[in-house]
Amino acid sequence: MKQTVPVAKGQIYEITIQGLGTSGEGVGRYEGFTVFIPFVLPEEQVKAKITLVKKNYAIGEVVDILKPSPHRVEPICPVYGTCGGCQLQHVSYEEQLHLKTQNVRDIMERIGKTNPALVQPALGPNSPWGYRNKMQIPVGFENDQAALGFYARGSHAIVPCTNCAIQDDGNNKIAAVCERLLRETKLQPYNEMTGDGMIRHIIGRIGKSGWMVIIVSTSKTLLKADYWVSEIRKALPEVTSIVLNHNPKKTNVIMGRDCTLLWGEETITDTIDELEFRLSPHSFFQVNPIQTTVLYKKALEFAQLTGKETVIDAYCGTGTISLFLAKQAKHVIGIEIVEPAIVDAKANAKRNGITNAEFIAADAAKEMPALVKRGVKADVVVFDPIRAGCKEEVLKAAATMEPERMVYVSCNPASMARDIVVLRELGYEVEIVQPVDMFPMTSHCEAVALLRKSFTK
Ligand SMILES: C[S@@+](CC[C@H](N)C(=O)[O-])C[C@H]1O[C@@H](n2cnc3c(N)ncnc32)[C@H](O)[C@@H]1O
Repeated sequence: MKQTVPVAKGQIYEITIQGLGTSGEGVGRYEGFTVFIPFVLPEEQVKAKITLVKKNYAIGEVVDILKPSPHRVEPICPVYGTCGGCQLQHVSYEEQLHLKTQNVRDIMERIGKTNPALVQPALGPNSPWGYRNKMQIPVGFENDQAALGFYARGSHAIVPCTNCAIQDDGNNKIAAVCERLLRETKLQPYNEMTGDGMIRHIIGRIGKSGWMVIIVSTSKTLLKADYWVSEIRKALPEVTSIVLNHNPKKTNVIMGRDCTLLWGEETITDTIDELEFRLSPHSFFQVNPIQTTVLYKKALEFAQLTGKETVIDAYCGTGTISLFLAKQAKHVIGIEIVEPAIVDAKANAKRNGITNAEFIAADAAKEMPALVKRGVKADVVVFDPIRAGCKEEVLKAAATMEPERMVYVSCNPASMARDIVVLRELGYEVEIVQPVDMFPMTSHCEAVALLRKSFTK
């Protein structure tokens, strides 16, 4: 039966919010018709103006909050709502953790066909602010002068901001100094539409050994580079590495392939628990170091290692989880598709004196079946895939190895839940799921699940 659309663009309706969607937007109904409204909270009664109408849903913007939630708080950031970075600053942090827990429970029940009671309350940090150790801030204009800021919600328009509340204070200092230097040296911001201009992004990375500044430019050399270097060093003595990244392509990818060291060290180092990692400009590293330790400790606890186990880490990146587990396993095999990450993983193992971890540069969907063919057995398999989740070949090969336990670390609980259904059919049942809030103030939530072999041979 064809559903009639009871709302019209530009009109204002009273709507009660029933829950939050996966991107943190409120979900309400008007005469049974779904309306998504950002920056509201469950049980709030709002007046919303409809901005978009589709066949099965509409999108609205709040014009008035008739009945506010007791969990509503004043956002601390002046650009909240315009900037696309945060979605939950209007929610008390305690309630954010509650909503994230509920979201993972709903997903596990709906998609993963799993008892939601197995999902534990989300683990958050002591402070939900200033956690991001990596800033990638685009360069644009504000009133005809160069400005740094974040992309606006749903567009690439720049919202000027050099004082982001979820960035490490060091990154904000880097942004402010680079904005001043852009204006002083009159280097032109890159224009995505026309391809004109030069400076595209400023990247700040905060490590234990020092800070790294990366200037991403369409040009191979930086005009007035000496001035940039001396001013950054003068203003920010914590900086130990200044790099120019060359990205001449018309692309959304932030960094190009080639880097030139303008001054200092080629890398910085950071730590997770007792492990030290060397970070080059391209290295992937988790952005919230405090919560990463919480997440990895959970993965280690779920792996229940005694020192006798062979562990496979199927999407190992620069080997962070592999090395964390290697301390308590007999042998760890890390698989990763990006070759430079494997080079980093091997260097990280060496740096930390870990000799029982091997790293293979390969597609897990090919390498896992290849390991099965070679007769490799694993006692524990760890997955930490990208948002899309695991390829079925990886799950099947993992189950063929008959590990006692599987530990699934996920940045997208929906794809994890889908993979859990496949793993159940292969003889693995969920024992516990632990959400970990790596990204306070945003709608994202990581989760780690323990699955146990439910068959005997
Ligand atoms: C979420 S990251 C996890 C990295 C690492 N565990 C960490 O915590 O830093 C997922 C990793 O999977 C890698 N990856 C993506 N597709 C892959 C594939 N088909 N086979 C192996 N690795 C893959 C990505 O390059 C990325 O490093």
